[in-house]
Amino acid sequence: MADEPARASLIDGKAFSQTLVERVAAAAARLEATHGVKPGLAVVIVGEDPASQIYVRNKGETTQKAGMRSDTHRLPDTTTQEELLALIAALNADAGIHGILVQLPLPKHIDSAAVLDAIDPDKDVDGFHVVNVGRLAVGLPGMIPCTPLGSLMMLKDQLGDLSGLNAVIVGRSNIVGKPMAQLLLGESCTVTIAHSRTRDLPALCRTADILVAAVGRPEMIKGDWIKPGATVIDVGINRVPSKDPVKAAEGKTRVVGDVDFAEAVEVAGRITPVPGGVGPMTIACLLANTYTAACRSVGVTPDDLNS
Ligand SMILES: Nc1nc2c(c(=O)[nH]1)N[C@@H](CN(C=O)c1ccc(C(=O)N[C@@H](CCC(=O)O)C(=O)O)cc1)CN2
Repeated sequence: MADEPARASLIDGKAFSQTLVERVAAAAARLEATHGVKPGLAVVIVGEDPASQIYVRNKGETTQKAGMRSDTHRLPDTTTQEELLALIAALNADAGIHGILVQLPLPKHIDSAAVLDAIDPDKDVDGFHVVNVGRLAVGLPGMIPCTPLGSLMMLKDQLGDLSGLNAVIVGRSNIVGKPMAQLLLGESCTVTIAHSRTRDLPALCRTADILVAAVGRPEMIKGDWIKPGATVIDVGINRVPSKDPVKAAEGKTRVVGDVDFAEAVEVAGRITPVPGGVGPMTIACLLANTYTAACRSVGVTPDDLNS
């Protein structure tokens, strides 16, 4: 019988995130026992976006499971920017709250940048405040955005030392693409950020030992864009119609990544699935950042959560 071509091994973000949440829970319990500080996370959601409602509920439940304080502020989509800024000012001043997250996207009438920059940078567990962006760029300790942080944790777990590897990131968002590039530069990778105007994107992707797809286009990256044996991190979460035409006609959807998984799995060495890859790590890293913020608020060095 002819040998079957090797298929990529799956990077199990669900299992990885569960282990990380357990480590955060244990570290948070130690912090409370030794310093009397229970890490507290406030999540603010404005409006009724159905996906955001689910993510926010999961954040609250996971925070509570980890033995940490969880406050969720649900505001109507008629909330004004001034009202939202007033809530953030109150949370900045609340000593029992160490992490503040404003769920994105915000309604169109609110200036997201102004809201994110109103959060105390030391409580900015999303790492989106311009001060934390700057800290990451110059290599100072700060808050690192959760999705890139989770992606880097999985990469280091899989590959160990990343230095000298070619990394291509498809997508240049402030939330994923740019911070991911900074993190991989910090690991001494050779980093290229690709975007909609990049010439011959498939050829560029084929140079990547590490390919990070964060472009928000369903299954855009095909199998023949991938270097055999490469590690593929798929950050995309796209809803497309169900494969079953009857269910599709009823409006049923399924979630796919930015990578054509069926093709990529035949070429890559390792790959994150969607769902069950990067997504669950985003919430686990949020808890890790909240724990870190709580430690820093009392001048304690956080425990290493990688072991
Ligand atoms: N303030 C923020 N807003 C948003 C962020 C963020 O990091 N900070 N990221 C996304 C949404 N998000 C967390 O907020 C998030 C998205 C997806 C998942 C996840 O676990 N996805 C599952 C699939 C879920 C599904 O079926 O829909 C998976 O990939 O397995 C967690 C968190 C935008 N907003």
